[in-house]
Amino acid sequence: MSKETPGQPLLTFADADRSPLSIRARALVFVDPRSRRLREEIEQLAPRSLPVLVEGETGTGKELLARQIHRGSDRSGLFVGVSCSAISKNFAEAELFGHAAGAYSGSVSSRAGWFGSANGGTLYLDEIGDLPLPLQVKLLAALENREVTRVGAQQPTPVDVRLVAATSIDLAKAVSAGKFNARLYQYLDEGRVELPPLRERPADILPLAEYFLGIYAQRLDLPLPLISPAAQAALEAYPWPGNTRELENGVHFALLVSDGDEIQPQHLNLPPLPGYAQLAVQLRRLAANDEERDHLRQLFAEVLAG
Ligand SMILES: Nc1ncnc2c1ncn2[C@@H]1O[C@H](COP(=O)(O)OP(=O)(O)OP(=O)(O)O)[C@@H](O)[C@H]1O
Repeated sequence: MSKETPGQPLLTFADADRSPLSIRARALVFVDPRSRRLREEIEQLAPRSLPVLVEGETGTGKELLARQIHRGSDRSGLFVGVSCSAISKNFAEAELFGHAAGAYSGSVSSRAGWFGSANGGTLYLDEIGDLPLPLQVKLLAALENREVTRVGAQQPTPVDVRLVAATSIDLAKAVSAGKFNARLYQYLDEGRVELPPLRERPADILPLAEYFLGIYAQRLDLPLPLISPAAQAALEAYPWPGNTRELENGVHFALLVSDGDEIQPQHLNLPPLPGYAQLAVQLRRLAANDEERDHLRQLFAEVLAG
């Protein structure tokens, strides 16, 4: 028998800004031209009451962006973050929408659920594609009607929630495959932002590395080492499949194993790059924008086709 009980906290970042242990959301390092454009987009989107869909690979900083959107809005309620892939299967509806007292054996008091906790604020749903289809329908109804009916309750409760959702999969494809609700997709499509993978905004890599180094050195009370030119080159050449989170972990590790003076390539413990990957990195660097990248792609296709 499952030991799960409804409404247990899964992931809530309501207090994260105040937590001294959390380095999340202290700052957004956005230096690359693509990131700067994104920042402008966010500044325009944030104060509007539109829902937002943040698309990006794992570890790119989608949650941080969502927090930034909440900060830039005038919503006085909480930022509540929930990972849809972590929601309990047995109690998904109660987790999200809450339950009335006595709805389950042992539930003496009622609970607001994640949706209700974000009343007046922002609900951040990470990996929204993992939300079961029946709940997607209920979510849309709650957003559109501005009310939720808790599990076991007779009457709906009014709620005012702004939804910021994130996905690392192509939701349009999920809609075509019948795995994602088409109307919820349309609802989210109004405010869509794409967070590019770290390898596509190379000018962010070193500033982020320095930022993380500074934060971890301070947190661990260690001297702040320099990043040697060779280590800088290694950081810039690596394609970062795990994006900013992988970079953060890599820098943290390097700080711990370095002698405190200078980070060297071996401290970063990066896997050696195959030749084609090195070439790809160089080419990406050569192409300053999407247009040039497309041009290079075409040129290569022509050359390889003989
Ligand atoms: N631009 C940035 N500036 C500073 N820190 C960043 C930036 N982007 C990401 N980070 C940091 O990188 C880590 C990963 O970011 P985050 O958790 O927001 O990624 P995510 O895309 O939501 O990941 P997932 O897809 O796994 O949910 C966090 O510690 C975050 O604070």
